[in-house]
Amino acid sequence: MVRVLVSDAISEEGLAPLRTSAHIDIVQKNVSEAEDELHTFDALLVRSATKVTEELLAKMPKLKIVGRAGVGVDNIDVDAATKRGIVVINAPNGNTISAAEHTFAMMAALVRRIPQAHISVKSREWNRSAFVGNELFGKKLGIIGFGRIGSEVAKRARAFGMTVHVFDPFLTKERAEKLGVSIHSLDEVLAVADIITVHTPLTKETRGLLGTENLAKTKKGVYLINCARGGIIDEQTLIPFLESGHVAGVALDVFEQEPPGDHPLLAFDNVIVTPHLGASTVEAQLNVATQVAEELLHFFEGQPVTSSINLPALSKDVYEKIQAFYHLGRKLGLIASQFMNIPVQELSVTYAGTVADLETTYITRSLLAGFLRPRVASTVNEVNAAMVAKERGITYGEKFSDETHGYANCISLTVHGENKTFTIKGTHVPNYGDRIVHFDGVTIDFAPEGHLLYIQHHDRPGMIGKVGNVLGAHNVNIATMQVGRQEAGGKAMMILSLDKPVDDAVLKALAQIDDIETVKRLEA
Ligand SMILES: NC(=O)C1=CN([C@@H]2O[C@H](COP(=O)(O)OP(=O)(O)OC[C@H]3O[C@@H](n4cnc5c(N)ncnc54)[C@H](O)[C@@H]3O)[C@@H](O)[C@H]2O)C=CC1
Ligand SMILES: O=C(O)C(=O)COP(=O)(O)O
Repeated sequence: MVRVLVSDAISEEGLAPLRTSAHIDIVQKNVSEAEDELHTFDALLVRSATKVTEELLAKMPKLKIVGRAGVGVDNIDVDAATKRGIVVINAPNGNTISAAEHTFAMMAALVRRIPQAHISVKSREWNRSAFVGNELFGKKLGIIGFGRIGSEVAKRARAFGMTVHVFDPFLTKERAEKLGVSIHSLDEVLAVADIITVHTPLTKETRGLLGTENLAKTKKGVYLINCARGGIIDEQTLIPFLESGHVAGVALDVFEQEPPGDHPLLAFDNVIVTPHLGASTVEAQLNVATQVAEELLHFFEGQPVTSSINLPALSKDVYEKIQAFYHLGRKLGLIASQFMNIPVQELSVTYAGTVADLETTYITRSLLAGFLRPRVASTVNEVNAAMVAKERGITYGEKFSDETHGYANCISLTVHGENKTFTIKGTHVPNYGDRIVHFDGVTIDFAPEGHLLYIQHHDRPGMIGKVGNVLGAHNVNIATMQVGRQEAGGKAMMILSLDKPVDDAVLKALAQIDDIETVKRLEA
């Protein structure tokens, strides 16, 4: 049974796909209510209220996936999750329109002073001259961060007859032209815009992006909007700009601390606020909850997730194509690791043939995870493999080649260790399975499955019989046996697959046979 903790208010209807599964048990409690059972959950579903900290993750040792029913993951310690091999997913598109519409509603409310006028009329006043506003038509809108929401805001702004001036270091000219906006530097946007709205994530670069220095570069009488993340506009440094009248008004849906409590900004009449409502529509909540619920189901069915923050994106189509190589990669890594039971510095993976045209990043991560698994005590999977390798000083790289050794595809792994290098090559034959076709300098052909026994010996007549006798005497049945050699009379090897693992006594007995150099168990 998969146990899912839903710790924030997530649409019931959106969770329906999860409820249809007999294998999923959903518990709806906040983290403190669930304190005593945190260790039992496999998945955690949140919005922005739950803070998924390192400390919380440490209390949830079974956790495999965190789903964010929304966009921003700044409430999740993604690095800490990655370190623990926990997948983090979000629902990047589901609330875009709602957040863009909310931004627009805030913009209109800000320049027409709707919230202030509303309060006045409700207080039984009728003071029309106190609420003279500005038109949006003909104004210059500065958009900082032109992703999903920023670009939807731009479409609406153009329909209102505004000109749109964008700063986004990652925006291409083609996309800007297509959406009818002009690209500028940050300073240019600050200097020309009548209204500035921010739509970036909160990162090291964007925290305090609109602080003292940049606010001073804005036009006198500018309006500011933050429906993205608290802290992109620095709240403390905004205060003198409001006091001096340099900033004519501010609309905030988000705050550095939520709720903001008795924040000095709330005392300003020209600061209008909502309690983080950008995504709070029935439609957006249904969308984001459905998206994460479906992703969660895929994840627990062993299918790829498409909106992971800490895994390369992988569509179902691509996953189906790479699946076989993903498993082969895992096995190559696992076998190589057991064979190279010494400190290693570098893994070099070469893809040849049909596999070279696929999404190899994923295959390499799988191979790396296979390699690291016997070496680390904690969970290692494709989420944290790169991080764990780095921590252990193991570098890795991918190469592409035309040399398939006669197979349709070939993955070759070379492990560089102290004074020793080991190469293993494998291929996947559709409808047949994986084959290891090269092992430590010897051409061979065996299926990497089950309990394998590796025997390296000198190429002499009678070796197969001697090995068979020892195993027979120990009541060990051989399922398959493959032999290979570098040259006649030279280094040779046997790979046996056995019905059960052999104990140390068998290994010792085999090692005593003349001309046998090495005997090793291998797990695949
Ligand atoms: N108020 C609310 O309820 C909601 C808030 N949000 C927030 O809105 C923000 C935008 O969300 P999306 O548009 O979906 O994200 P997105 O990822 O589609 O767009 C973000 C854009 O910011 C740009 N960017 C990143 N660093 C930048 C920098 N230093 N300077 C300028 N541009 C930079 C990126 O290139 C990207 O185009 C996020 O912070 C998200 O958490 C999203 C949904 C609802
Ligand atoms: O999706 C986002 O980034 C949001 O800010 C929405 O937050 P919420 O899910 O409404 O707490």
